[in-house]
Amino acid sequence: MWTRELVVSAPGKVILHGEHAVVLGKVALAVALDLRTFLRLRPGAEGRLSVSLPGVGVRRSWDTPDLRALRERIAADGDESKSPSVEQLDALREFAGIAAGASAPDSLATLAFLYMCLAISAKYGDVPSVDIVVCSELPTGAGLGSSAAYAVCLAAALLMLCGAISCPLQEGESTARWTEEELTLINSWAFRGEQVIHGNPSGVDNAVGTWGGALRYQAGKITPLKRVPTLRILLTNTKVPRSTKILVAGVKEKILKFPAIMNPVLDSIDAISQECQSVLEAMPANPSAEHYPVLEEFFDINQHHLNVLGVGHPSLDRLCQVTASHSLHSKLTGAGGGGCGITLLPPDTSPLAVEAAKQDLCACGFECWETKIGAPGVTLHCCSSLSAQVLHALAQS
Ligand SMILES: Nc1ncnc2c1ncn2[C@@H]1O[C@H](COP(=O)(O)OP(=O)(O)O)[C@@H](O)[C@H]1O
Ligand SMILES: C[C@@](O)(CCOP(=O)(O)O)CC(=O)O
Ligand SMILES: [Mg+2]
Repeated sequence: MWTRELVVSAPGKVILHGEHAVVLGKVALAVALDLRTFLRLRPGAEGRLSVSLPGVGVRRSWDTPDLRALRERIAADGDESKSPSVEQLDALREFAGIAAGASAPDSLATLAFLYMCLAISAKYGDVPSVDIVVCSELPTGAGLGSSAAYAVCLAAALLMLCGAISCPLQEGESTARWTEEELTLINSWAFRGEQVIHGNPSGVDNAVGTWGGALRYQAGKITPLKRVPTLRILLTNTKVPRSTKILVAGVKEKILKFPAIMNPVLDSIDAISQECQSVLEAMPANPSAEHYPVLEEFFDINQHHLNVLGVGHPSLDRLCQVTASHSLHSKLTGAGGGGCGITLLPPDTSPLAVEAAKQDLCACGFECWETKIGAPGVTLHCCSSLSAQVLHALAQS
């Protein structure tokens, strides 16, 4: 029986360079954002598992014996090294009443929950009767890794509920983190959740959600950056909706169609990530304006490359034009096709210029805010340590 009320949180991310190319084994540089997803666990009615996902309009509850029977039927074998199969996902869709091929946020979120719950419990034992609520400070489907933050929270909570990882929060503590070994397990299960949502994820987003900070990611290899200077970044959400799954599939198609044209673009993006890593690691902790021009050029070149890959959007072109008119440089971040862009704010940018750029971006119908990067990864909280705002959001559902 689960008797405690606890909250798990995980950060969203910003990809500085390497989105899409990272799916094909190239290097990406990514940093954790100070916007998080929160999952609250509470003891639930005996024999019931309830899930409330207000961000995507889901409120479901199942009898635990029904879930156990479904687990046996789909032969979820609880192997974190195996991808979800088409047959397993079809059976889960049928159980949850989700139409075949449905890719709406609520369908994908429910499917990812059911898959992770059954596969994890197949390996480590039943999930006890609990009520789960997930809310987020991240916009959904905007390139900031909301899917990975959701999957990381689910993986940590479900693994803890089944006893596969510890509950590291001692009486009297407000927050706690898991051991390196436990984080590796959380990350591998979160990747399975990302597979349900994205189809073919690289794994960079769940790695940042798990470990936080700033890291280099290539083909499953995670390397924390040696030194990350304080970078001022303006984040702009064009609010144009898009699906990572569809955009990633589109890039694959383009590469298959024009390999000789597209592969050099991917190689160039890889080189940008590597050069950028060297530049960042050589910078002082608080860089001055003279360090920024090279970073700005990398942004400009990569933005052109991403357009060549077919993941641009007129709203992102607009974002880049508006910031350029204030001598600022931007690129899309995440899957593109709308969603968010990032703009570098060199230290000599006057507050008036930043304010004017923000006003022009808002006049386009965009939303923008300055961010702090390098937030901590997946964390366990006691409820009383959370802000009133988060507690309010969790209580709403
Ligand atoms: N707070 C949340 N609650 C439930 N599902 C979520 C939440 N945040 C994200 N998701 C899932 O992730 C999907 C968005 O993922 P994706 O298209 O990869 O965009 P991104 O990761 O850039 O936000 C949503 O459709 C939904 O299924
Ligand atoms: C496009 C990609 O590189 C990043 C996708 O990020 P997001 O889901 O748009 O936040 C895909 C991936 O790495 O799995
Ligand atoms: Mg995503």
